[in-house]
Amino acid sequence: MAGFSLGGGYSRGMIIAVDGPSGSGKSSTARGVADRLGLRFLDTGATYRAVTWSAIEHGLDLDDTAAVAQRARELRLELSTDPLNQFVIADGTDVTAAIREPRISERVSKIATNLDVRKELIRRQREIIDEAQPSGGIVVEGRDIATVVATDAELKVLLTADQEARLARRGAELAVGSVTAEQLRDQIVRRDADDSTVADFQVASDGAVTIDSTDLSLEEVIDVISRLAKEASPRSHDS
Ligand SMILES: Nc1ncnc2c1ncn2[C@@H]1O[C@H](COP(=O)(O)OP(=O)(O)O)[C@@H](O)[C@H]1O
Ligand SMILES: Nc1ccn([C@H]2C[C@H](O)[C@@H](COP(=O)(O)OP(=O)(O)O)O2)c(=O)n1
Repeated sequence: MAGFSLGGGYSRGMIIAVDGPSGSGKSSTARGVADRLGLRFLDTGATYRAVTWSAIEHGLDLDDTAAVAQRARELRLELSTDPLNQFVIADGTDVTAAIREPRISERVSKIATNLDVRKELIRRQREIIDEAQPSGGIVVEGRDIATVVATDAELKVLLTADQEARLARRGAELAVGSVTAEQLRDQIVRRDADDSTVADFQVASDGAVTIDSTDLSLEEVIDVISRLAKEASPRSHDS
């Protein structure tokens, strides 16, 4: 989906925001939509996970909010925005797999509820969104994209699914035996409760479309969002 010029040389593509709770299908859906529409992709959760990894690597007390925020500001972070080739490099180390480990998932909410860390990461997320505009735009997934990070997104989606479906999906995704049932429930139920103290992803924001994926396949969700995106695209209003 080509961008369009607003005059003055600024090229504005399109921003699609996909927010929702853990296991609702945000990442896989957003990647699929980005691939289908030729847009870039940003997994903002990976930025919080990368800071968590770095803070642990540096032996920081995660409750020392000032020290963790300083780490976030100093972290050299490289995120792929290619939906088909995702990687995360933190201070020169490829942490793409490491940031998905249970030891990170269990602690990331502590980082994500550090408001100074949020301020720094939202600044970086917005830079990435701006850099993607000349190439046509970007699909951004997380918890606060429509409400905070990119309030001017042309399409805002709140992607939900019932708790049992989210538990089942996350469970099926993780290697057998890699997490206990308690760890899985912690990753979904406890983390949602923690995350919702700093981001409102339980109720659709103004202008957002709510999609309940409980009984939809991944492809069906990608189809729906892709169609909505084409209708919302700035170019769809060209005369
Ligand atoms: N609509 C769906 N139906 C069934 N499985 C899905 C659906 N959407 C995503 N999944 C699968 O559920 C798991 C979690 O999806 P993910 O995109 O990581 O969710 P989130 O980013 O919201 O935590 C993945 O294995 C993904 O392939
Ligand atoms: N924009 C965002 C993205 C993620 N977070 C929080 C929510 C989670 O606890 C962590 C990790 O997010 P991530 O999307 O990787 O988690 P799930 O894949 O949804 O389980 O960061 C946030 O507060 N704001």
